[in-house]
Formats: sequence, C-alpha cells, structure tokens
Amino acid sequence: MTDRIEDSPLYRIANPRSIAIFGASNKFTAMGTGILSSIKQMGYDGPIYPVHPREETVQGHKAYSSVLDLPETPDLAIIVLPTPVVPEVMEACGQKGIGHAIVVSGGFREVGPEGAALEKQLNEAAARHNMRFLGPNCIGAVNTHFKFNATFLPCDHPPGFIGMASQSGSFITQMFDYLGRYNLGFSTGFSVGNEASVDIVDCLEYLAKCPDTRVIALYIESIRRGREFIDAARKIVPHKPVVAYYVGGTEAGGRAGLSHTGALAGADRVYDGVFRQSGVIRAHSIEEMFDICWCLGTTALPRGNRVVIQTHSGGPGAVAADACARNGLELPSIEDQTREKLAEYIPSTGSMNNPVDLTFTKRNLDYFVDIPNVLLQDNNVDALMVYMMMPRRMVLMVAETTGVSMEEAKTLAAQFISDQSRQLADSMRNAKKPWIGYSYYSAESDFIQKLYEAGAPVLPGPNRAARALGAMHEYGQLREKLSK
Ligand SMILES: CC(=O)SCCNC(=O)CCNC(=O)[C@H](O)C(C)(C)COP(=O)(O)OP(=O)(O)OC[C@H]1O[C@@H](n2cnc3c(N)ncnc32)[C@H](O)[C@@H]1OP(=O)(O)O
Repeated sequence: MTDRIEDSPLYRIANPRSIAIFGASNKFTAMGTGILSSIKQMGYDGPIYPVHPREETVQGHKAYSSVLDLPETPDLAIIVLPTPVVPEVMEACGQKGIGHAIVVSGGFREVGPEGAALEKQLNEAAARHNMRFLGPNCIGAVNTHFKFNATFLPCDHPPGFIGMASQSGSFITQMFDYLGRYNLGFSTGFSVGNEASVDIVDCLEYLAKCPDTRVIALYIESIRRGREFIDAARKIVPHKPVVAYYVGGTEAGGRAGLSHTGALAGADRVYDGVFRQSGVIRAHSIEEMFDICWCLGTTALPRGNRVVIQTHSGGPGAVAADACARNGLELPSIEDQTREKLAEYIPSTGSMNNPVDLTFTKRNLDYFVDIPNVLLQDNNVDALMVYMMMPRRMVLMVAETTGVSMEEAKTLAAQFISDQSRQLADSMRNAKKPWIGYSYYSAESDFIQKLYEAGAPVLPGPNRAARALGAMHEYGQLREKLSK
C-alpha cells in the first residue's frame, strides 16, 4: 500500500480532471446518456468529451468521432458500449495516453467462456498501456465531495462520510435515496463489477486514505485476494472502522453471486474467520451495515459495554434492554449522585432503575437535553440509548407553561421542537460517550426529521440501535487489539 492517495489506481477514477465518455448519445434512453446526465447534474466542472461515431454534438457537448482526435488527454474514459467493441475502444484510449477507465458494459466473464475471452482481450489492451480500470460490468463511481457522479442514477444526497466499495452496483445507486432519508450519504462509492483490474482491496486502501471518509462499508460476494485483504484491513482498522456485509455463504447466495459477477463464494464461517482476523465488523444486512456506519461516523466510541437506557414508557425500554443483552451490552445500576440529580426531573410515577423511565413528565421543558447529559456523567455508564419521541401534549405543555393562547402555543411548540432537536443533535455529536437515539416514529415526524437534519443518529427501533451500539463496542475492542 502506498502512502499517498494520489498514487492509488482509483485516485483519477474518483477525481478525474477531464473525461471522455463512450456510449452517450442523443437518445435519452442510452445508458451512457444517463451517466452523462448524472455527471452534469452533480455539477462536475471539468471538460467532458463525448466520443460518438456519427454525431457532431451529444447532449450539447461537441462530440469527437475518435478518441485520438480529442484536444487533450483526459484523465478518465467512461465506456458504456456494446461488449464486442469494448476491448478495441480500450486499446484506442491507451494509444491516446489515457491512464484510467470505468467500464460499465456487461457481457464479460459473468456470462461464460465467450465473455471471458472478451474480458481477457480487455485486460490485455489495458496492460499494454498501463491502464487501470473499474469494472467491467459495474455501475460506476461517485465522489460527492468532488461533485462527480459517474453512475446512471442522480445522486441527490449531500456529501457524506461513508466510503463504500460494492460488488453490486445497486448497493451504490439505490442507496442514494436510502441514505438520503437519514440525511446520510457516501463520501465516495465504487461499484467494482468483475474486478478485472482494480478490486475491493484497492478500494479499501483508497478509502482508508480518503480524508472525507470516516467509515468504510463493503458489500462482498467474494474476496479473490484474501491475504491482501486481511493485511490491508488490519492496518486500516486501528485508524478507520470497516464494516462488511458478505453474501454467498449459503448455497443459494453463492449461486447468485456466480451469475452476478462471476465470483466464487466461500462458506459463511470462512468469511467469519477472515473478518475476525482482519478486524472487520460483519453486518448481516444492508440496513445493519449502514446503521453501524451511521453510529461510528457520528458519535464517540464506547470505552466499555455498560449502557444506560432512557425511555418515556416501559415497552420501548424493555425491548431495548433485551436487545442490549443480546448484543453483548450490560445494563448497570446508576450511581446515587445521578439519582439525586434526576429526582428534579423524574416524577414518582417514573423509575430510576435502568432503563430510566421518565413516564410523561411535565416538570421541566429542558429535560430533553438535561437528563441525557446527567446520565452520561455517571461513572457506571459507557454509552446512552435514548427513546426519542416528542410528547403529542407538547403544545398543551407550552400553553400551560407560558400562559399563551393555543394558537400561539402551536407556533411556540414548533419552534421549541426545532430548537430542542438542534440542541439534542449537538449534544449527541459532542458527547464524550456514545449517545444513540431510537424511535418508532418515522422521518415524517417533525422532531425526528429535524434530528436527522442536524446529524443525529436516531435508529429505527431499539433492536437496530442496540446492534449498532454492540458493533461499536466490538470495533473499540478490535481497534485496541490491532493497535498493539
Ligand atoms: C454487476 C453490477 O453490479 S451492475 C452492471 C452494470 N452494467 C450493466 O448493467 C450493463 C449491461 N448493458 C450493457 O452492457 C450494454 O451493452 C450497454 C448498456 C453498455 C450499451 O447498451 P446501449 O445503451 O443499448 O448501447 P447502444 O448500442 O445503444 O450504444 C450506445 C451509443 O454508442 C454508440 N457507439 C457504438 N459504438 C461506438 C464506439 N465504438 N464509440 C463510440 N460510440 C459508439 C452507438 O451508436 C450509440 O449511440 P446512438 O444511440 O446515437 O446510436
């Protein structure tokens, strides 16, 4: 692994200063046209050179009939052409001196011997000119901080902190919307396809050095360079967490991977061993992988496994307690001095055991931010899980506390919810111990939406929150072990 990100074979694939695109046309439905639209829509401001056999212009850009005629040597070629012509186009790009490419076209190794022969020709053309490329049979790459989206779906989410490499293109593009719902996003995402030139290990090494990436997510159907993967991950994990979702350990999953990217899967427990040795956290679903990334990227790491749960009502507290126990987390008793401080806020109908149950207190409107901060100061506590909900009675509480009319109270309550969410999110991000929210309310709830907007990790339900917290604890231990 080289030290400089600029030396990575992926650097100019993710940060190209100029682009040649093959397969974009004046037909809106061509896949290449979709990629050209995404590049423009994201605000990429480098020169774009469409290469087209007949057209003078493509989507408003001057087109060139041969790559050899381009006025400069672009950093990157994006190839979205029918399979048989791809090797000769790669050869022409090499002759022009282009160093990097993204090959979106499918129909190679994944379809059988004929495709494998074409992939061999593609590799030979690239090797003749020292070119490195992503794909073939991939969905492209996105670098939100560089305003570069070379996939055929628009990326509307703001620049994020999750760096992802995926052996499925869908788990890059279809996650734009999924992550956006929580105000999360990719820093950089690579769809690696058949990995003929750059592979998941190269992506891992790139993302480790990427300054905009706080946590690395991997969707894996097979790892070809197993030893290199383990060695690279062991060096990265002490500095940056890596979370992987592996599919293929079952017979059905393995068969699906083979026809998807031509990858050969291994038994589930083999991958368990690979991830354990590498210090990589294993997730068991896409949602779980992003939950863990979300928490690792936004809150402090726990020093131990002792969790205090704060709830408004018994059920969500009990479920959280159960989920914590299933994820290797303990629920300690809180200290006497904490109880004394909480007495100011918690009515006699509540409970100061763990879970701490506030019931529906109306004593002090500041309790949203005050109580969690009191709990986090407790020496028996390594992490906090809070059931996030805004009582429907908030308008009534505001009206009663301030003595204004109901109409005015509605406006004041909306302002109060907005202020509280911002303060809560700030406290969650700045706390020295992890503080994770969970809720059954959806993003349509004003309160939860505002928390997302302010960057707070509020997971959908206690089971997902406890799993993420358990994984954070696991990461803390792995990091310590691998740092020695
Ligand atoms: C595994 C994962 O994770 S996701 C997998 C992602 N990849 C895929 O799904 C790709 C699957 N599909 C393919 O591979 C297809 O071959 C594609 C999408 C690459 C190309 O299909 P189409 O868009 O139908 O290509 P089409 O034949 O229309 O060619 C596109 C344009 O390139 C032009 N073209 C053809 N040859 C060349 C050439 N040598 N140089 C430049 N342009 C050319 C065509 O004339 C056409 O333009 P036009 O519409 O103005 O005539």
